[in-house]
Amino acid sequence: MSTVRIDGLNKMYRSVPALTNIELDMGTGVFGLLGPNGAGKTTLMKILSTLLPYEEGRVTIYDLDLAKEGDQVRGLLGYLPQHFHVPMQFTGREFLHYAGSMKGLTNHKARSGQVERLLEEVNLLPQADKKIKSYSGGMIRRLGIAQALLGEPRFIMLDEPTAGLDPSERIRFRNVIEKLGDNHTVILSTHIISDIETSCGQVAVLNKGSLLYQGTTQGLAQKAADGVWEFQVPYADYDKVAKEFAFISSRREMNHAIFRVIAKEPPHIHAAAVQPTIEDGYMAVINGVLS
Ligand SMILES: Nc1ncnc2c1ncn2[C@@H]1O[C@H](COP(=O)(O)OP(=O)(O)OP(=O)(O)O)[C@@H](O)[C@H]1O
Repeated sequence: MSTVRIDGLNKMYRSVPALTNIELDMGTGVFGLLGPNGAGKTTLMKILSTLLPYEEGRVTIYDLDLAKEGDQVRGLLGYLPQHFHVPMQFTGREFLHYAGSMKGLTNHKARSGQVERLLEEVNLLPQADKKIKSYSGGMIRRLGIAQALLGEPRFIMLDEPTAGLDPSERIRFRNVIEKLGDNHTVILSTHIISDIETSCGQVAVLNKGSLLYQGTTQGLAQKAADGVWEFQVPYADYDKVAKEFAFISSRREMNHAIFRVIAKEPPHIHAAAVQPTIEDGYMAVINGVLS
């Protein structure tokens, strides 16, 4: 069932288009938003969070019209911005009480119930009374998720939530996000393909303000089907070959370098076709090499 629908959305910054004719349809679950820098991901999230006006298009969130019913829409939203600033002198628990009051949770008992439940959900109960300035980057992000979930929103947007996290923090964070997808609509914007791979059922790819793909992660991988090749050359030739081919990755094995290339035809006499990954599909869609 569709929970968030976007039809013909256009956004300009002065005369520069930032989003062009976006059509998107989301349901419950974690929805990945992928795209390089400047693709328009933050702009889209800011529009959906009612922070930014748009020129054209229709957006409905749980049957509410974003343009006409912004106040009600705000009651359904939880947002973790890309740059999440917290008062470092607060403890985690104090901050969540403060953020809850700002969201209109004025009844102390009801707010406390939510704060304690969320601290547990994001695994911060043991550190709840420590000052935020002693938290790691991962803990601050998890606190950010907790604040986004105050007020029991149904639609949650997380803008680059795993940027700068170490691998173990990233795994912890993903577990929290995956659980959320069971009964919320979650948009997760990222450059990190492995976040999408593990957490998202559906994905959209934006580039230069245009939507290039919407569908499953497997479908995205298939966008590079029959177009991913690997070949090996002596390691001594690495620099020469690297200059010649627009490769998507390379690795060293003993005295050889193995190059991975997306192309319609075999790019090298020793090239062998390999199974596409989500990253290959993403690169094929962004660079348009196979279309
Ligand atoms: N306030 C603004 N005024 C003018 N142009 C802007 C403004 N905010 C963003 N842009 C431009 O709009 C385009 C989309 O930017 P946006 O921040 O939405 O991309 P993004 O996909 O979130 O990128 P990143 O991954 O780097 O955060 C970019 O070309 C950007 O330079």
